[in-house]
Amino acid sequence: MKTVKDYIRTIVDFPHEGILFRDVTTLFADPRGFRMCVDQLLAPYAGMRIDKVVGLEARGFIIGGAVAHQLSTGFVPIRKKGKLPGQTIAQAYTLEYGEAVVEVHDDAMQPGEKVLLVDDLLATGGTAEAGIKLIERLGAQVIGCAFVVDLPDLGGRKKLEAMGMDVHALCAFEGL
Ligand SMILES: O=P(O)(O)OC[C@H]1O[C@H](OP(=O)(O)OP(=O)(O)O)[C@H](O)[C@@H]1O
Ligand SMILES: Nc1ncnc2[nH]cnc12
Repeated sequence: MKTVKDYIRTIVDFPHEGILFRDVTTLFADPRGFRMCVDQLLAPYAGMRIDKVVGLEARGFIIGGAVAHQLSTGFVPIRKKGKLPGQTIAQAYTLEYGEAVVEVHDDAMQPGEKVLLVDDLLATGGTAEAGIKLIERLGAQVIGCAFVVDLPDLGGRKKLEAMGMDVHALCAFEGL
C-alpha cells in the first residue's frame, strides 16, 4: 500500500537552484492520499481538547481546513503580512530562502484556548516558530505541531522541540 510519502513529488531547483522542493500538491490531489494525510495528522491528538486549528499560509490552509472540519473546531489562518483585513499582530521570521512577516487577527484566539498548529512542511522551523509566538502572544496554548513533511537536516524539529513543542510529522526527507 502507498504511504503518504509515496504521493509527494520532488521538483529539483525550485524556487532556486539547489533546493529540492517537496511538492505536496500530488498528495492533496489524490483522494486516498489526502484522506490518509488528514487521518494520520489527527491520530496522535485523539481524545485531547483542541479548541482551534491554526494553519500557516498557504499549504497549511488546505490541511488545516480539513483537520478542523474533522475535529469540529474552528480554523484560524496565519497569513503573510498585509492579507488579513482586521486588527492584527505581526511576527518576523527567516525562511530557508528569504525573510518574511506573518500576522494573525488579534481576536482570533482567546487566552487559555488549546491550539493545534498545522502546516505541510517543517524545514528551518522559522515559519512555525513565528506562528507559535503569535498564538502564545494571544494567550493561547499550542498543544501540538503537525506537519506532513519534516526536513530534519534543516533543524526545524530540534528548534521546536527546544521550545518545548510536541512535533508530529508524517514523513521525512533527508538532504536539503
Ligand atoms: O520551516 P521553514 O524553513 O520556515 O519552512 C517551511 C515553510 O515554507 C513553506 O511555505 P512558504 O513560505 O514557501 O509559503 P507558501 O506555503 O505560501 O508557498 C512551507 O509551506 C512552510 O510553511
Ligand atoms: N524544500 C522545500 N520543499 C517544499 N517547501 C519548502 N519550504 C521550505 N523548504 C521547502
